Amino acid sequence: MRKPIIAGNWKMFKTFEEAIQFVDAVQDKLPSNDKVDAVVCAPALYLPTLVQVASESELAIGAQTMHYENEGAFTGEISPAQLASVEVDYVILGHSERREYYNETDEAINKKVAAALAHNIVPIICCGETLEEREAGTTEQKVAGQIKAALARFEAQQVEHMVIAYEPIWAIGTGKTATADDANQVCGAIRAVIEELYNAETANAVRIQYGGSVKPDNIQELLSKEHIDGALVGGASLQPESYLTLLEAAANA
Ligand SMILES: O=C[C@H](O)COP(=O)(O)O
Repeated sequence: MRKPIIAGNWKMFKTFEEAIQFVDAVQDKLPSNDKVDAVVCAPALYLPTLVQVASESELAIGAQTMHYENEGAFTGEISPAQLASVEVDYVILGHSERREYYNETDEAINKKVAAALAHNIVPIICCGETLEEREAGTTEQKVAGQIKAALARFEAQQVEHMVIAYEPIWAIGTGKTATADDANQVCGAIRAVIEELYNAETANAVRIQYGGSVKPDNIQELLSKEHIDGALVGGASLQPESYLTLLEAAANA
């Protein structure tokens, strides 16, 4: 039985004050982390403060991206060593918005996964197809390629602790969700790729989230599916009430 994981991705939303208010509002109301892992991936600027504010609770704090080098002349970037130095637990890698607007390649994502692991930061590795790819029937081929590239050169024991997020690009922020069955089918295909690359034990251990217009009213159905172990949530993670509702649904799934 895999423990569900709900990760909020705040993207470029919230002022500093709003971010602290959010953590204050949710941290005493979280379901036990025996039942669900609760994560918020906040703007980098707020990470050290949020780690401190949440330090007495079971809320884990994550980053939304990072560089793969530990240091260097990379103006504006944040390194894995820097994230580790402020005790960040998770990092989202390969989000479709990073791939599209910042030219993040499969090769760079693979290096970033290695860098995250080297610093004991759990990578949340994103994959997903465009609407054109879905309509052309190449969804599974696309995500298989992304996952194989991201996981190249890792051992089974390392892969077991990673989190994969399947996010169909056409469902992000659009209000269109993949049906729970379609999402489950792709998450199952990702698990099959991991079994092919490693073994059944590793494939069964990896947690696979669905992302794309996840809301309090569709989370239960998504989580009832065999291969969906949680959600990577944008819009519905911005308000404490809806974030807590998602966590409760996962804790009771
Ligand atoms: O990382 C989160 C996803 O991009 C989903 O965003 P959304 O829940 O607003 O559709």
